[in-house]
Amino acid sequence: MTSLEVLVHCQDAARTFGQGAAAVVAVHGASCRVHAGDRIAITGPSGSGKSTLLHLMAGLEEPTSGRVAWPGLGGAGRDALAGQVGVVFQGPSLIPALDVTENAGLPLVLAGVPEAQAHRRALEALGLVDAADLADKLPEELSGGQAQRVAIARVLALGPRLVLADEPTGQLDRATGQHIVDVLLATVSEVGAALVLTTHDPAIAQRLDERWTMHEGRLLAAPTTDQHPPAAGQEET
Ligand SMILES: Nc1ncnc2c1ncn2[C@@H]1O[C@H](COP(=O)(O)OP(=O)(O)OP(=O)(O)O)[C@@H](O)[C@H]1O
Repeated sequence: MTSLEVLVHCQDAARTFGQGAAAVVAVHGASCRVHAGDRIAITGPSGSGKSTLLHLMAGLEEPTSGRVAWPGLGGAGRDALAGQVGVVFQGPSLIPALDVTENAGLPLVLAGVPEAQAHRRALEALGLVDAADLADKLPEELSGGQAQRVAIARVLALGPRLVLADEPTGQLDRATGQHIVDVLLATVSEVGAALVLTTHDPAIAQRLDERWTMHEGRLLAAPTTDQHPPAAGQEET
C-alpha cells in the first residue's frame, strides 16, 4: 500500500562518470519520488542508467548535479540512511568465509549491534525468506537462488524502510527469478518497506505496482508530484 510519505526525492539528479571527451552521462537530470509502501520496477536496456539511479537513491553515489534527499528517512544527508535503506545486488555478494547467519547479521554487527542480538535478528530474517535451514551453511554450498534469498535476509535484518534491488534476478533462471521476486514482494510487505527493483525482464516488472523506464540515461514515466501514482495499467501518456 502506498502512502504520501516521501522516502526518496530526486530533483534533477544527474550522474556523470569521467571527464572531458571520456565523460559518460549515466543519468541525466532525473526527478522522481518514492513513497512509503511503493513497489516500483525500473526497466530499460543495458547501460540506460538503472543501476546508477538506484545507487543515487541508495546514497551510494552522489549526484554530479541536482539533488537527492530522503525526507521520510530523517533528512537530506546520506548519513541518516544507515539501516533504513538496504540494497540487494545482482551478483554474489556474500562473504565466503562467513556462514549464512554470520553473513545475514554482518551489517548489524558493523552498525554496532551486539553479536547475540545480531545473530537473533539474522535468524529471524532468514526465517522470513524461508532460509532458516541454510543457517549454518557456507556461501559456496548455496545455489544462486538460495544465495540471493540470504542476501535479501541480510537486508531485511536491518529493518529497512526502503529496499533497493539491483537486478536481483539477473543471474538466475526465470523460475528461480520469479521465486525471488515472490520472496521480495512478500517480505517487504511483511516488514512494511518500499521496494524499488531494476530488471530487464518485463514479466518481472509486471509483478510490481508501478513501472518506470530508463532510456539512454533519461528517466521516463516517473511521477514527480506528491500525488499517488496512477494504478498499474492506467499510466498517463
Ligand atoms: N563507475 C562507473 N564508471 C564509468 N562509467 C560508468 C560507471 N558506472 C556506470 N557507468 C556507465 O554509465 C552508463 C549507465 O550504467 P548503468 O550501470 O547505470 O546502466 P544499467 O541500465 O544499470 O545497465 P545494466 O542493465 O547493464 O546493469 C553506462 O554507459 C556505464 O558504462
